[in-house]
Amino acid sequence: MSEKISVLITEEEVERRIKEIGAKISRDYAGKELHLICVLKGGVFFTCELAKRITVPVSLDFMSVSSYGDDTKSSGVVRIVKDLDQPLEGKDVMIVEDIIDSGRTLSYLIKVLKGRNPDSLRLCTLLDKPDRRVKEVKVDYCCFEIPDEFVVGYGLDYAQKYRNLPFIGVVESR
Ligand SMILES: O=P(O)(O)OC[C@H]1O[C@H](OP(=O)(O)OP(=O)(O)O)[C@H](O)[C@@H]1O
Ligand code: HPA
Ligand SMILES: [Mg+2]
Repeated sequence: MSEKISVLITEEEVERRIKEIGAKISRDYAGKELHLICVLKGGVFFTCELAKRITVPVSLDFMSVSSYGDDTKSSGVVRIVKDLDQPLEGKDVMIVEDIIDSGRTLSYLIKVLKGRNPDSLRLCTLLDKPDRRVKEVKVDYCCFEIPDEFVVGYGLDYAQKYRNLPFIGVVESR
């Protein structure tokens, strides 16, 4: 069956909010450097846009953790598919994610990365779906809280499709 996608958050709203969050992060980290961890694949579009809006010196690393596969439900088992290239010791680190849903991915990732002794570790997410939380996660920066709908676009996929949509949409029929 083909999917119908309706717009939940427009491209303009997403861009405006990323600018705001980028400005807030720049103020909060004034005088410091920030090491961004992009969580692949979903976090890639948000990380690029956010990084451009941060005015303190930024370095980037990438990690791939997967729990959904091609399904719309988490398998509950989080797997590291690609690890970071660089150590975190002595760095101010920010994890950048597209969405916190059940919280399983991020609670796992935070535990793993804390064990690598960064100076600080915070979390920035484009979307937060608090109604679906199974594992508690402290979200430091969030662009939008959304209702319990399966969303796509801006990095988020449905069976690997729609990551490239420039807005956040809801999959209506699947
Ligand atoms: O809070 P949770 O219920 O754990 O869900 C959130 C995670 O699930 C998705 O990733 P996915 O595992 O689908 O991999 P992807 O980023 O490569 O699409 C999304 O990008 C988050 O990383
Ligand atoms: O709503 C969602 N959409 C796409 N991927 C996801 N991974 C967790 N929740 C979602
Ligand atoms: Mg996904």
